[in-house]
Amino acid sequence: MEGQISFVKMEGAGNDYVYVDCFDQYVKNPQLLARKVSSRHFGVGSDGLILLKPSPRADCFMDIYNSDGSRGRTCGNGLRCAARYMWEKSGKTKTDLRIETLSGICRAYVHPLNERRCWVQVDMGRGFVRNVPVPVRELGRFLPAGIFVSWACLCDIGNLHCVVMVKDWREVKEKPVLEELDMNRVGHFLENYPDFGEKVNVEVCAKIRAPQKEIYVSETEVCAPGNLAVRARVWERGSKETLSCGSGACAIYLAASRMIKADEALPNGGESSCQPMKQCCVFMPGGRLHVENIGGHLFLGGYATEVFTGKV
Ligand SMILES: N[C@@H](CCC[C@H](N)C(=O)O)C(=O)O
Repeated sequence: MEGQISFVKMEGAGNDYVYVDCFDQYVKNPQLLARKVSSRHFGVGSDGLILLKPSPRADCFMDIYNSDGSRGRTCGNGLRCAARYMWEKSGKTKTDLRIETLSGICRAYVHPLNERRCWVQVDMGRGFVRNVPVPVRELGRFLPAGIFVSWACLCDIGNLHCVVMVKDWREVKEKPVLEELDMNRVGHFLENYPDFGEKVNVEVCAKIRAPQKEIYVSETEVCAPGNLAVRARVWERGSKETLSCGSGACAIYLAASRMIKADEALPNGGESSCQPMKQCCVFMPGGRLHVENIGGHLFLGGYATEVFTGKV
């Protein structure tokens, strides 16, 4: 269909995309190619397609298509992998990059750790919480007995996310609250909820005990006591359930810092301070993501890895 197009498949916390360098290649029909390459059985297998194009204002323009062919406005994990790709393309010299998306220009910082591993941090901007009610009562119909919604809200991180914090009222320790969820039903319902005005991404999360001591997120990042640690499952607009979502992790941080009182996130009920939490460690099925608030901006960190290259 498209002739021979070279691609590289990359993943960030298991959120995998097929990347096409469009500095010297042209993709005529990205919607169709996205559907074709994303197929897990008949294609390369991915959560979508990302085209890296020249930009007059930045090191590149990242154009993202979900696995159903719909276009996304931004993508946290995609930005991190795009930064890693552009760093390699620069002969591993440029570690501080500017990447343009439909939601604006983001700064990304590549920290090479060894031959294979890179930790990449991207400034996802401020984000904001939208004042639109989430249909919590109706959502309850899709939750297993005994699990209820603590709070839910809609966040804009350059793309829209509905973040739902759930709790098990039986308070049974180590109970797999999230594994019991029918993400298909919850995801479909919230993604297409008409009052949101457009399709949204969905994160369902559950708090894990606040870290008593530092959690080592990576060789370079820790989640310090007094901050939030959550587990989350993700349903992406246009791609169904994925193993992680970077903008989703930022949405969780933003929603949680609005909805949870600072001392609740602290160990032992929080005796030591009323500081707003600065970081959040999000454990998703594909890996860990780290969100840090630096001067009001959400910095998303995580590994970015090349999986393989090929031609389609
Ligand atoms: N996986 C992404 C988000 C991808 C786009 C999203 N599905 C949308 O259409 O808004 C991330 O890591 O942020």
